[in-house]
Amino acid sequence: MVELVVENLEKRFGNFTAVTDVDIHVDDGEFIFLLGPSGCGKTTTLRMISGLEMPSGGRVFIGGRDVTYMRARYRSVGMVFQDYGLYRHMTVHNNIAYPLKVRRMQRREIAEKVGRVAETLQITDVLSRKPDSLSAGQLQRVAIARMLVREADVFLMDEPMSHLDAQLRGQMRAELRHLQKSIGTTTIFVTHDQLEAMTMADRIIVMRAGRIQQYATPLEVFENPANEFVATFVGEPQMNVFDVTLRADQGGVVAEADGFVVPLNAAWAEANGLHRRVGEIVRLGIRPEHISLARQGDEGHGINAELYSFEPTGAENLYVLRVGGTELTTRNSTNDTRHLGKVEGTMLGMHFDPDWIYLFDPGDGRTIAQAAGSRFGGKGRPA
Ligand SMILES: Nc1ncnc2c1ncn2[C@@H]1O[C@H](COP(=O)(O)OP(=O)(O)OP(=O)(O)O)[C@@H](O)[C@H]1O
Repeated sequence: MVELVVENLEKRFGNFTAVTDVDIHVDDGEFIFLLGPSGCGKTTTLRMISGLEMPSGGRVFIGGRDVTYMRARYRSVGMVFQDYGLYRHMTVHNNIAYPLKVRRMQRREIAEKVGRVAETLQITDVLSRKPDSLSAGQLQRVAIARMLVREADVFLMDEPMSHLDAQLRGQMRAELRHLQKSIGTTTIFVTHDQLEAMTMADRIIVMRAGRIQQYATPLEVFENPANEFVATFVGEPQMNVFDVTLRADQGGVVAEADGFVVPLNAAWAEANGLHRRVGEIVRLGIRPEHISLARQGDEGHGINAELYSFEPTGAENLYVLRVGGTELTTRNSTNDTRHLGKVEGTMLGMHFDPDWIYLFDPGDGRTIAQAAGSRFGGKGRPA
């Protein structure tokens, strides 16, 4: 059993606090993603776990052992870096074998282990070549092979797919996830790519400005975001969020935006105490896939918007629309929108799915009301 526990971790560079209040508990065999924008402290956190960086405060435990101030080479940790860190003058075989040679392993045993990981990663045919002659995809596989060969307690991976093209990334996502699950080694993977985290992670740690915003499964992060930052960072295209004023209307509550009114589900408004917030300005969030489109004037699509740009992506169409001072993106199946105008300036009718409306605090961004349709504690009956 190799659990990884990080308690109250902090890193200051001079006056600047890069990481603070970071608590992480990774179960044995879990595949955890550290996700966040550039500069939010992902790499610094990973380096403190690996022992390459000493923390300014807090503790790191690997398999129950306090390793906070132990140097990297004494921790049982395998790493892959963004730039792979391969030795250019060595063959692929010797690059992979290097961590074993350092540990003075027998030559025969080394050859056997290198052969085995090379087979797993399908790089047997390039073992005698030097890194300069390999493709980006092959280089990445060599770096992963070198991490695997150590049979460490914990694997740490820092943006290992950033040099791959979109097609290879897609393929490697599935392969890496499969490999991690079959080997079963506790792994932390750093990325700023939300799709990578959503598709591969058991759980995701979303970071911003050195702090953890949420630590939960991909589905929970997606359906029950802790705040507006998480809500808009995860999901593509990102969630629409705009200011509304809550108003009383015929015994219920509606959200009044610039130039249009969004009806709210009565049971949901009640369960979230929205009647007590009447008159307040809050942030309303709705994902592009939860706004349906129709011809202007069609029943149930009472919010009129002007088409600003149309982006076909094959099976789905993205519409960017303007209503009042608000710009909204919708994502609809090509089939459902076949009959609609696609020329800029066309007027269309919109419907907001009342089960998938979120409200956020305009001050600190925290979620005031999760969507009624969420499987993770959205309050109020779905409409
Ligand atoms: N040695 C250092 N000295 C001073 N500041 C540093 C040092 N290392 C990192 N930082 C700062 O700490 C912050 C966090 O950096 P870090 O590399 O951890 O972010 P990141 O989330 O991994 O970003 P990226 O995705 O761009 O790699 C940044 O503002 C960075 O400039």
